[in-house]
Amino acid sequence: MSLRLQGVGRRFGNTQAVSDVSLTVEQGEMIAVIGRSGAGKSTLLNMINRLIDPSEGEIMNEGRDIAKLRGAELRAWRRQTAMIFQRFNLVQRLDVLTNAMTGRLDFPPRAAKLFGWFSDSDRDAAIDALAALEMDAHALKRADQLSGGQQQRVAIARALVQEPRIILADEPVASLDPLNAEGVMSALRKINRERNITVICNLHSVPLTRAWCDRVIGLSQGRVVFDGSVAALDEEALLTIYGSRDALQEAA
Ligand SMILES: Nc1ncnc2c1ncn2[C@@H]1O[C@H](COP(=O)(O)OP(=O)(O)OP(=O)(O)O)[C@@H](O)[C@H]1O
Repeated sequence: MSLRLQGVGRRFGNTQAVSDVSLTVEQGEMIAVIGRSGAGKSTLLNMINRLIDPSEGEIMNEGRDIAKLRGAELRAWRRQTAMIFQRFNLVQRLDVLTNAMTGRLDFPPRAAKLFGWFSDSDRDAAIDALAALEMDAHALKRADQLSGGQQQRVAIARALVQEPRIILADEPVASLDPLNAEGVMSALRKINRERNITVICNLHSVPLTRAWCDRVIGLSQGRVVFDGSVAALDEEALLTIYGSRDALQEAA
């Protein structure tokens, strides 16, 4: 499933958060989106999932403009483009298995799920996803008993049970210590490779970008100022993206 962004922009009042972004993403890519705070990284990811609508431009998927999707088609798109957030967004008082199964809320029969009734296949899918993230042994623990790294792996399992084609991860390791950050990036890389799921990941760290991603999109003031392989991400490219050595230092 390829994605093609053409002239995509988003304004908030007088702020042009994202400006004239054109790029193509092929199925199975592992991409880091980097740039200073406020560069437009979250806005870009949120537009792909349709949490935010573009002010201009097109986001095309297999010949369809995703800005025009409504109702069931929009729900299907959101299911296929799972999001992962910095703060994990688990329901703390629920157990790990139930948290993972909530990735299934939009699968039929939907009405039953409003009462918390999940099917055996939902449960199986959640257990398989937790096993893939090495979290199945914790299935019956409450989310609030887990470390941050473990919670993020449950959030990835919840994303996986949606059976997504794309995972959009908005600073997934920004709240984690270095060891847990490596663990979460490694988990994302594994599902990218083994399941051919596209991963687009906003990152604040250049070393993690280099270690785990293939392609880098550098944003500055809402514009794409770099789009290339991690191998091409040299000092000059980094200065273009971050604007100054001080800003670059924070991401080093
Ligand atoms: N809902 C909103 N209302 C008003 N302005 C917004 C909104 N969302 C984002 N912005 C502005 O758009 C710009 C881009 O924000 P965005 O959150 O996309 O950047 P970012 O690169 O993800 O930043 P960070 O790394 O700090 O998360 C910023 O100037 C921000 O203040």
